[in-house]
Amino acid sequence: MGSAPATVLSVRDLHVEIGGSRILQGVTFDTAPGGVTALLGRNGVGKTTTVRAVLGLLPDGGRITGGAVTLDGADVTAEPTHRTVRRGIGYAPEDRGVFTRLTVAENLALAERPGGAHHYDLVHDLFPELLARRAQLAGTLSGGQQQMVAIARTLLNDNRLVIADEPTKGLAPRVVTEVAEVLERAAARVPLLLVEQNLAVVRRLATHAAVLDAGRVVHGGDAASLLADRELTTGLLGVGSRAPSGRASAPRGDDVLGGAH
Ligand SMILES: Nc1ncnc2c1ncn2[C@@H]1O[C@H](COP(=O)(O)OP(=O)(O)OP(=O)(O)O)[C@@H](O)[C@H]1O
Repeated sequence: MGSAPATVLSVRDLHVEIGGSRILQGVTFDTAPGGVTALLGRNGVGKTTTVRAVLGLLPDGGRITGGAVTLDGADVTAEPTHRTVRRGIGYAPEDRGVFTRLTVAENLALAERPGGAHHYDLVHDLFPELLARRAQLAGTLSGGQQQMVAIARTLLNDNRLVIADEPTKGLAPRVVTEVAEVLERAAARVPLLLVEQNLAVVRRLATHAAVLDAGRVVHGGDAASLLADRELTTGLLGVGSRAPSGRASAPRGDDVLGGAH
C-alpha cells in the first residue's frame, strides 16, 4: 500500500485576539484525511472562533496574533476568505447563512464556484426535498430544511474539506436525526470538520476529535476512545451537567454537551 494520505487542514499553535481579549491561546489539531473530525468543548471555549480564524472570518476587532493554518500544505493563515474557500472548503456556518429572500435554487446557484464541476445530481440525490422545493423562498423553509440548504451548498462543489458549525443546533429531535444522516453520507465523500454539541450526533459520526478548553486543544485523537473516557467527557465537555429538554433521541441524560443552548 502507498503512504497514508496527508491531512487536509492543519492548525498549529493558533492565537487569536478579539477586542484585545486573548480568545485562542495555542490551538493545534489536524483534520483526519477522511471521516469526521469533531471539534468539541463547552460553550465559549473558542470552537467557532477557531473555525472563523481558519476561514479568515474573524469579527471586527479580531485578529490572528500567532500560529499557522495550512490547507493541503499551503499556508492560508490570514488569507482572504474567498481565496481559502476556492482552495476547496465548503462552510456551513452556525447561523446557516441562507439567503432568506432567495429561492432554494438561487441559494444553490450562488454557491457555484466558477471553473469547477457542480454536483447537482449528488445534491438532489441527497436532498430530494430541496429539488421539490427549488422554487420556494428559503426564508419560508423550516430550520431543518434551511440547514439542508446550507449543507447542500457545501457539497455542490469539489471540496477538499467541509466545515459545519453546530448544524443540529436548535432543531427538533427528528430533524437532528435527518441532518445527522445527511452529514454521514456527506462525510463518506469528503472529510468533515464538525463543531457539534449534541453528543449523540458526535458519537454517531465522529472518527476523530479535538477537545478545546480555554482557547487550547487539550485532547485529541480517536473519537471512540475519547468519548469512552468518562472523566474527560464529564470534566471537559460538561456532559451530564444539564438535563436537556427535547433532546435528540437521547436514551441517557448525557447527550447534550455542557452549556449547550
Ligand atoms: N465578536 C466577538 N466579540 C467579543 N468576544 C467574542 C466575539 N466572538 C466570540 N467572542 C468570545 O470568544 C470566546 C469564544 O467564543 P466562541 O464562539 O468561539 O466559542 P464556542 O466554543 O464556539 O462556543 P459556542 O458553543 O457558544 O458557540 C467567548 O468568550 C466569546 O465571548
